[in-house]
Amino acid sequence: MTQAKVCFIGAGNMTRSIVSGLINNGYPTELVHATNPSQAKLDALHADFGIVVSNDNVKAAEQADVIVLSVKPQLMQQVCEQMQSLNLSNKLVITIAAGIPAARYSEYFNQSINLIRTMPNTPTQLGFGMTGLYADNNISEVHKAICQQLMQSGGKVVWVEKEEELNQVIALAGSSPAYFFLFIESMIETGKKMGMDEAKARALAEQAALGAAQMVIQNQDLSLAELRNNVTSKGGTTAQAIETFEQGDLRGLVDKAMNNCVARAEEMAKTF
Ligand SMILES: NC(=O)C1=CN([C@@H]2O[C@H](COP(=O)(O)OP(=O)(O)OC[C@H]3O[C@@H](n4cnc5c(N)ncnc54)[C@H](OP(=O)(O)O)[C@@H]3O)[C@@H](O)[C@H]2O)C=CC1
Ligand SMILES: O=C(O)[C@@H]1CCC=N1
Repeated sequence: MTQAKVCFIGAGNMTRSIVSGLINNGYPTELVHATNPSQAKLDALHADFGIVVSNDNVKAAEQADVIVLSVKPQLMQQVCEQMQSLNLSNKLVITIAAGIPAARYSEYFNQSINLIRTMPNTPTQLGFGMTGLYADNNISEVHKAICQQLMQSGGKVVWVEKEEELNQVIALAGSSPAYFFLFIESMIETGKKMGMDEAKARALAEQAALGAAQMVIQNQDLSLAELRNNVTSKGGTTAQAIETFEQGDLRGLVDKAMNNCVARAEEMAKTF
């Protein structure tokens, strides 16, 4: 497949993650452009990855085959409206924003566009990302393939049939790295309270998290309950810890957190 000229509008955390995945996968640096109002993030992206940078959204978008909208949802409308003068009919527009429905973008741009909505996550920067993709029926197979190729350079992708499913992708993958970070952070805090120095507590917790994730991935024939039971000796230490989590209704809390995550995405869809 011919490689497309890609322009990221907004050079924040998520653009850095996707660009990192792309460049580490051999995507040509001269085909990747990022824009941002403040210079520091652009300088850092150029220094780290050698990509083209500028602060002119309209010019960068005009020169691109693929425009990746990577600003906060609150700013999306004004950023798209700025580009209304461009003819976007042959371009692919990819949005990574949470919440904003696909149909809203043609209003923002005041023209019909070829839009694919995606929901990536930050581990994309290491090639361990997970991205949900949604395209309306009018999007060509060529555009879908281009989008999939771009997002796959940072990890795995999953297409969803219905747009609402992207909100579930947010709860399960887009936002969820933060849940795991919070869990590990809490473990390190307790390790420190128990008297261990921070570096050692982090080394122990992070390696256990990595090992646990690999156990899940590499044992597809085992349920999560079986993996858990294999650690939990009857009358032993793990049983005490797990019982504490169950008594504190960890499952209920996770359920509530994920439903609140989806509810916020739904609320954002009405706001922006
Ligand atoms: N972070 C995550 O884990 C994920 C985020 N997303 C989505 O990605 C999008 C970006 O999020 P994230 O990267 O975290 O946010 P960041 O705030 O890190 O990045 C947004 C960037 O947009 C820049 N910006 C502001 N105004 C403009 C403008 N007019 N033109 C061009 N760029 C502009 C900001 O610049 P400056 O700071 O200099 O003002 C900032 O660098 C959001 O829509 C979010 O929903 C999706 C999945 C995961
Ligand atoms: O918190 C957010 O709204 C964005 C979307 C998913 C991860 N970060």
